[in-house]
Amino acid sequence: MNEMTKLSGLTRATGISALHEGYMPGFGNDFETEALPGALPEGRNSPQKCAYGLYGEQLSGTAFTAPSHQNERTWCYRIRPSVKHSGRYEKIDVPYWATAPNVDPDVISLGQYRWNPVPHSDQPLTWVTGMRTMTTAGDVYTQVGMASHIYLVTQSMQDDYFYSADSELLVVPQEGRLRFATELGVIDLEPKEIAILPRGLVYRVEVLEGPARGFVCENYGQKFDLPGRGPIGANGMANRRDFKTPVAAFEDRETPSTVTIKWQGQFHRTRIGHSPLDVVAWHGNYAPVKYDLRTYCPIGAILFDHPDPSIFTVLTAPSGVEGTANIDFVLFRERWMTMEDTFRPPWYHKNVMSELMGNIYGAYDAKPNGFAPGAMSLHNMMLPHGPDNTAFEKATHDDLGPEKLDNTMSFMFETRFPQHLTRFAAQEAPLQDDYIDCWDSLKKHFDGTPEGNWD
Ligand SMILES: O=C(O)Cc1cc(O)ccc1O
Ligand SMILES: [Fe+2]
Repeated sequence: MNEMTKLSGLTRATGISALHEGYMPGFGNDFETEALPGALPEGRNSPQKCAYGLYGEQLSGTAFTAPSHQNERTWCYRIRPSVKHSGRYEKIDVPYWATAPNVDPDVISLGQYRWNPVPHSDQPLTWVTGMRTMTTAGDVYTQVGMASHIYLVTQSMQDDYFYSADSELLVVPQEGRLRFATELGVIDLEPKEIAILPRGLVYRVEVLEGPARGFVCENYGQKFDLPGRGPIGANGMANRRDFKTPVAAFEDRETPSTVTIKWQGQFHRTRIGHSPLDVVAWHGNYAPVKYDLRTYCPIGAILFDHPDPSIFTVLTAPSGVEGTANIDFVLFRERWMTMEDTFRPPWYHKNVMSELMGNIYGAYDAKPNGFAPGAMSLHNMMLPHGPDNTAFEKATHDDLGPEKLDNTMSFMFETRFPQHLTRFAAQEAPLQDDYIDCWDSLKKHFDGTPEGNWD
């Protein structure tokens, strides 16, 4: 039997298991959860009258006719149908949250770029006003591509709610702690964890510990999924049981409130008289989820050579072209390096995909200097990059015993689409003008002899 608890105004069921308090384990599972006993209809979706006088409502995350292994939807049993949480919309400006296509003729996106951590300002900023778009790619109108953002949040949303009709959001905190009070339950999030907020899900973001800064990948396309493991088999990388979806939680609160909707790159606000977080029970497989990056089990080379970074894919959002992702979310975390006679850091390369990286903590092996926690870099489509001079020197002269890469957690949003810098990224954010100088001192070692000149 569930117990009831009150958490930031939300009533939720607890006691499912001490191990997963407040959350249910699994990725893409068909979950069922109720904050009041008997609120969920059994064996059917639409009884003539729902228990407790609730309304039944379906939230569709894929087309009704999507193949069954991809089909996602959730049935909600709520105090009011969502249409009562909506009304006449007024357009509002959210100037720092940009959406593709967003090609600024005054901005040059072709290049290798790196930014220091974007500093907090004195201004109180919420999840919506504190979102700073760095790059956009693809096209929201045709539901392809993505945007990368930095969030700087110091203020909780009060009687104020948000949802994105354009996208699902992958949230990667770097500093501070946030609470996502959503229609389907509560997710608390801190650095070393990530969360996925599905398209269309209404939520409010509270600051548990501020200031909060982190990275967001806004996915306009098909949803993030776990990559196939191929010959790796049934285990390793991200394991399904380590993903956690919140149990049902609801508010029965009548108070003047606002709901902001991101729709086709524009923001609209409506005023309502109650909290829209009124889902008492739900079942389905379209739901928010969080994941602890420390449970990611990296698999790599154990004799020689540096594998492609796809070996570290946590989540992949398909593009429709097999093997070519709209977005891969890739994690470079602590691991052992044991490869013999190998240049161990990332090789020098040009990539048809574009690579947006961020540092969560520690140092990244290819860039021991200048890429601090909170920093971001962009190596755009077909633009050459690789280890800086310090990393090259170390890697070519080190004794190659087993070495633990410790205190390191960086990630990459890799997309098949070129990324365009926003005006904010090009002109306001702390761009490192001298970034490309990090390759300046790479020497010529060729002297015509097979040994080369390593002096
Ligand atoms: O450029 C980078 O640092 C990211 C990266 C890491 C790696 O191990 C291999 C290829 C790659 O693009
Ligand atoms: Fe790269």
